[in-house]
Amino acid sequence: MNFTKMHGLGNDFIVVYGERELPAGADQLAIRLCNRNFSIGADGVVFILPSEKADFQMRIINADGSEAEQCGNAVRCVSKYVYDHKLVDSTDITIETIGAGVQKIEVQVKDGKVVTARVDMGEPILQGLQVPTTIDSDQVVQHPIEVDGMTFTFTAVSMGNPHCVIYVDDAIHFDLAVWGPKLETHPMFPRRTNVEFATVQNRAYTDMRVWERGAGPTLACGTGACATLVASVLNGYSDRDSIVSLKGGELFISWNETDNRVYMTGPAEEVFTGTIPDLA
Ligand SMILES: N[C@@H](CCC[C@H](N)C(=O)O)C(=O)O
Repeated sequence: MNFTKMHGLGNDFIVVYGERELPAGADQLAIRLCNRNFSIGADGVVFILPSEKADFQMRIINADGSEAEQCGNAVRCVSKYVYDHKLVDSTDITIETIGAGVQKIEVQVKDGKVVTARVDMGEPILQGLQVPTTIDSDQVVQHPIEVDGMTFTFTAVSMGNPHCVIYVDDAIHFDLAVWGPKLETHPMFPRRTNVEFATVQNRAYTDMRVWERGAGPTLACGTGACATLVASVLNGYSDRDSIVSLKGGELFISWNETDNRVYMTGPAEEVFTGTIPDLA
């Protein structure tokens, strides 16, 4: 099995192309390959598969072996992979995801290679039970959540995958390792959740740090940046066009008032290629 190591703002993936379907044991494979000490190391393994509805289908397995419905940084990496490897011949690409339908991507190319991609991430899901949370409400905005005697308030948004956005005074220095895992597995989130800690600097710029479901602290999260911008608009903190600044760099996010869709623009990079010798 050949792979390509790629990343979007340091959110890194082992990208596998050439399988007809998700291989049996993909969960165990991801756990093994994502190990940063004993293997390649990554936040997840991404399979680029054939699709009947789009140019390709993407399946993403988190580092803990769980499958995610969607991944913003991986969609940009997949777009770069299929364009740079001439598997498509247009800068308009479609990728099928299991949780957010078919996504439309427009790639920007320099010297024959994709440098950035603008992704139509679809409409955010705000209904509490659909995120899913245990809260039966049209929107879950600034809702209290208690962990270890500490009460946070969160806004819940699904971008195909669940997000719990919490505003803090200083997201950059927030102790992710203490609170991230407790919130990820909180009973209010029946399918666990990604957790974003955000500090709004002004109406067009927000600092965010993320604890990802199934991967822990990552340098960036595309769906998390989209969920944060949506949460900030719902709370009246941000304009609909805003930069979300992550540890690995910046994403430009736009929540369009007319079509209700969220658009994400950011880079994608290839790091190296290799071969996984023995899958037995
Ligand atoms: N890094 C991602 C999200 C990956 C999936 C996530 N860990 C989940 O389980 O939902 C992104 O860029 O969106």
